[in-house]
Amino acid sequence: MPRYEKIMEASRQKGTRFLYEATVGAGLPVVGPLQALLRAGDEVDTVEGIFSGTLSYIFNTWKPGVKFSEVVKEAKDKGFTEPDPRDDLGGTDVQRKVTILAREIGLKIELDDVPVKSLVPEKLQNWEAPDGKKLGDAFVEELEAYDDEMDALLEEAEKANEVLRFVGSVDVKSGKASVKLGRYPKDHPFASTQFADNICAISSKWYTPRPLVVQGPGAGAAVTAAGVFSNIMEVMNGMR
Ligand SMILES: NC(=O)C1=CN([C@@H]2O[C@H](COP(=O)(O)OP(=O)(O)OC[C@H]3O[C@@H](n4cnc5c(N)ncnc54)[C@H](OP(=O)(O)O)[C@@H]3O)[C@@H](O)[C@H]2O)C=CC1
Ligand SMILES: N[C@@H](CC=O)C(=O)O
Repeated sequence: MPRYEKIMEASRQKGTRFLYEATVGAGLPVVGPLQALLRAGDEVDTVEGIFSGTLSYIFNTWKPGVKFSEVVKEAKDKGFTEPDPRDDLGGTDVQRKVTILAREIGLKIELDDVPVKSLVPEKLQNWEAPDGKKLGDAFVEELEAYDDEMDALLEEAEKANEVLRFVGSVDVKSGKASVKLGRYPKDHPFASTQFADNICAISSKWYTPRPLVVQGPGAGAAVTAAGVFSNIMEVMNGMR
């Protein structure tokens, strides 16, 4: 938090642009619209959504009869996961994104203030890849041993006619943020995500009772590069 505040203050004092749209939702416009609402005087109540392309892909694609480790491998091969897929499965990636959004709204929170339950099997949490093997590939191989354990999660949700979704939330009133693997009815907006979609719902003084919703691909090389490039162009245009 002190480092974040220092950067923000330096940017304000010097009048420089500090942009980081791709840190949440890759190329999806999430940070920009949130900043625009706040700048214009709106008051945000909650921000809630699916902020992991990897976990979105996994829970959108994983069906009974399909191995969990196979779906994780697909997400890795498609370029959605972090260099260490445990950052995705453990929820750290969503914890980071939720912390970014919470700070944007003015909450003074640290990563550790955001509770999260990891999907990484305990024995793999401090595991290290053997010498000469790429961490991501080796991790997915290790994960195969836990496929049956993971199946139980999916079966329970299917029995209740629900879907699994990994959701991050910020609640301004309580000053708290959280990250949870939840079960949602099939007609809930979070159940409508496909492929590696992210979805972000902002409820505010102006956007009530219907929230402002942004949905679309939230991970992958092309859309992430688009988010970064758009910020670079914005800075360059401001320099003219
Ligand atoms: N993928 C996505 O959808 C998104 C990614 N991001 C962010 O972008 C960043 C990169 O992610 P992504 O491109 O997916 O990851 P990748 O694993 O695909 O790429 C990481 C690259 O960094 C290189 N690298 C790692 N460590 C070092 C090092 N110490 N010195 C030099 N090069 C190094 C790796 O080289 P090598 O292969 O040789 O190990 C690899 O080429 C992350 O911070 C991620 O959070 C943000 C939004 C979306
Ligand atoms: N690993 C991340 C990539 C983007 O931040 C994700 O799966 O969303």
